[in-house]
Amino acid sequence: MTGAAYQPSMLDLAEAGPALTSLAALRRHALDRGAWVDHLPGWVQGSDDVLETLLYRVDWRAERRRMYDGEVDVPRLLRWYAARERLPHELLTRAREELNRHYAPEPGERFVTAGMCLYRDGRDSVAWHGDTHGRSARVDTMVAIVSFGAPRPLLLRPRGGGPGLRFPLGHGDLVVMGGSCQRTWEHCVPKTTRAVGPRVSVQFRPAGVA
Ligand SMILES: O=C(O)CCC(=O)C(=O)O
Ligand SMILES: [Fe+2]
Repeated sequence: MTGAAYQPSMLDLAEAGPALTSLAALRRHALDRGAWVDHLPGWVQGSDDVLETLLYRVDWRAERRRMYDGEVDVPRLLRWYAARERLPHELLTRAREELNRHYAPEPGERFVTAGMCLYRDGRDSVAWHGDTHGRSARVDTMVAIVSFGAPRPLLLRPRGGGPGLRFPLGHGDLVVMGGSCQRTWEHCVPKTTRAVGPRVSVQFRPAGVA
């Protein structure tokens, strides 16, 4: 030993498992019509471990949707966790607790459910929509998204037209849509012809919001 202060090696950090950085670093983007978006790149450190668990341990489900006179595959795999279900990685349980602590002063309710989407490659996507099933159709609410894996942009645009925004969501990044965002704006994750690897999105929502 040289007497130098102990520095954790990369190996120690990896063994300590994934960790969350401070939510104090969140940056708020005020949109018009009472909507806002909070963004914190790199909220989760050591995300590889979480991604691996999500890719290989979640019982992903393919869904089909009615479309005009037929049915089509939903272009992503899905898994929805009810309030009482154990989440597939302990980091996600901690993340939800941290979000609830941080956002407690905001109007709206605690995050309880976790919706998960797996975008297998650039052909998977989610079309323009607002999360307006349930109470979010009428009242302000928050939806928090933690992203793992290949970076894909989340696009937002005001309903009825106007300039939009683009948030590049990378490995471990957090974005929170709040206020009237689900009612007055829409969001999407577009398809891309670029070769991209899988991405998992974890969406925390209050009860009765989807
Ligand atoms: O992939 C994402 O981060 C967005 C997913 C989304 O908007 C939804 O499932 O409602
Ligand atoms: Fe959504």
